[in-house]
Amino acid sequence: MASETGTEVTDETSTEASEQSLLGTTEVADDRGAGPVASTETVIEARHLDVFYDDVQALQDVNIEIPEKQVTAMIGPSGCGKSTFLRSINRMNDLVDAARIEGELLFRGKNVYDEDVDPVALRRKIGMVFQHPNPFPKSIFDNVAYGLRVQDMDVDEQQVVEESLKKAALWDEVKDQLDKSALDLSGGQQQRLCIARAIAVDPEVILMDEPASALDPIATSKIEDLIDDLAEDYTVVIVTHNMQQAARISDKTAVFLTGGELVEFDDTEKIFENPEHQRVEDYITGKFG
Ligand SMILES: Nc1ncnc2c1ncn2[C@@H]1O[C@H](COP(=O)(O)OP(=O)(O)OP(=O)(O)O)[C@@H](O)[C@H]1O
Repeated sequence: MASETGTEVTDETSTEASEQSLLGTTEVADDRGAGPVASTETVIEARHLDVFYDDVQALQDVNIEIPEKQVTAMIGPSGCGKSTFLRSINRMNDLVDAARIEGELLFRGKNVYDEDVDPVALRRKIGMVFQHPNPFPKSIFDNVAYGLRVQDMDVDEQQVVEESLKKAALWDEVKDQLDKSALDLSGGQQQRLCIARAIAVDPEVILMDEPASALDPIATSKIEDLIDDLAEDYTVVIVTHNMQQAARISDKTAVFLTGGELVEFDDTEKIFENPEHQRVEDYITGKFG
């Protein structure tokens, strides 16, 4: 618990608010823009997490503590369980019949798999951005306002839409065409719109599954800059195949290897410059994977 900066009151308040909102009972105060607080507070923690798809084990005994308001990258070869881990955090695996979870996945100390957790409320606090931009066939404005309406949030729509588009670095490009179809935007703009849509409902965590892999280099670079900015306000967890990208944008890196094992988790610089495990070094240096 951070104490030197006197942030413990804020942290406790937000912990309590998160738990209440996970239960779907209490609206959380709109504390958007509460100010940057550099923190090493753990937001998400996996304890002995196993995930199976029928008989196939996709994750094995994963233990990790993901810090607040930093970018944590998940890297590793294809099929090692990165996306499975990401989807475990906000219970997207609930939508897969074959998926089964053992162990614990805590969000601010509360196991998200407890029976009293409402997955819809959870996904409001832990938003997700996918590999391929998936705007709804609606206007730009309605895309960003969508979650506010579905969740019946008592906020000033105009203000939240503008703020979210600004945070997603898209406002200047679309402010004069908010009624235009989102489908007419470029791929990179669509992805930033999806980020704005995720931001609008005031999450604490944004999960990103290869958010730039379908984009050209210029659009990718804009998303990377944006991710860096987002970490001032949100905890970002990103799956990427691109090791250079992980090295560029993340503070922490988790390396999963075949069999769904989390082999090493540390500061990104340490992982890329001096990893503890030979298997990680071999992967980073391209000897396999
Ligand atoms: N819906 C599913 N049903 C059955 N098996 C699945 C399902 N999703 C993933 N798997 C299996 O779980 C393992 C982990 O997959 P996952 O997609 O999490 O890996 P990944 O590291 O994200 O891979 P990639 O980098 O290729 O996206 C793989 O063996 C995969 O085949």
